Amino acid sequence: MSADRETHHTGDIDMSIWQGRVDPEPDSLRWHQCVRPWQTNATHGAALLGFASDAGVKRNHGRSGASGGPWAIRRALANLAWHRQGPVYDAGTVTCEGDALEQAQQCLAEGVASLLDAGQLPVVLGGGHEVAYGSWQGLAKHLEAQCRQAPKIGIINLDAHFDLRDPAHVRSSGTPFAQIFDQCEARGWSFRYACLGVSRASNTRALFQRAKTLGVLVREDREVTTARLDAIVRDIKRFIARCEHLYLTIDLDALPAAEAPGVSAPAARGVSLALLEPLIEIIRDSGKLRLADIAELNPDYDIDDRTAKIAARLVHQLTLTD
Ligand SMILES: N=CN[C@@H](CCC(=O)O)C(=O)O
Ligand SMILES: [Mn+2]
Ligand SMILES: [Mn+2]
Repeated sequence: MSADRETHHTGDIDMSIWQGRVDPEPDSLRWHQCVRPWQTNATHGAALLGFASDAGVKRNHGRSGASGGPWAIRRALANLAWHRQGPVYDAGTVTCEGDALEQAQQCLAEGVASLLDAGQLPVVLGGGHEVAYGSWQGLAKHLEAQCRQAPKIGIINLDAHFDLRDPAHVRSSGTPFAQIFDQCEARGWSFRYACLGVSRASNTRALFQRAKTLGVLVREDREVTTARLDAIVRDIKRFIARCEHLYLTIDLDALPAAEAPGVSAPAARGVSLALLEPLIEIIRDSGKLRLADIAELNPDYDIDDRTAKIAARLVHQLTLTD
């Protein structure tokens, strides 16, 4: 993103959060020693962009606190060991003021589009899952400027919830993929959505029906097991083969409450990180991943930073390849 846009939308990039252990031995770097502030024309790498928003969760009657997510994830990332060759940048944070969610999502979209234009892999740190509507719009803006034909964007959401609620009632953390569907319809683009880890008990019949109508690839939490992992992997690879570009969005409430207590709606069952990681690696290594985000971390309800550590490990894992 240009310096002007960055200053306007994300404020100054605060690098003071990148602190941690310094080991005296050679080849012992950690993230806090390697992350650089984003600058226009920086060499290609991954760029972290925060989305400090509580507004979607509040509108969805959830417990607030997700706006602290971007900083909690950065703090947990800071001390992780550095194994990358390529650079990682901190591109600042878009802050949602009060209930001004639509403006914040627009700012996020501009930030994401600018990073994509600059050849970066944006990794957006939420924020409630309303982050997804801003993230996707950024990818759409970038691709619209690039492609003459309708881009085939696949959305892979790891989530206990569809987040396909009808936005005609209220636009919230429960509606982003229905809003994206509307955008796809308006543009004449296909809507390719996979939602993995869905809890039947936590989604109404209306939502299951909408998912069916929209042709969503659905795998419930109880289906994502070690015994069925090969079949799920096949399903995901088939989904990926039908797409040109992938957007991976991870709602931390896909994980069991014991692994991820710091969310608005903790999962009674959930899918373990041990099962999600191989799926994430397939998506990462597909050559089609353009954008990722991590949603719903609520540091106010976290225990011993468990959820923040999971979020940080996911960012680490997603960016491990170069
Ligand atoms: N981001 C989505 N959240 C869930 C919340 C469910 C709940 O609070 O129980 C949803 O809307 O379905
Ligand atoms: Mn969600
Ligand atoms: Mn969820």
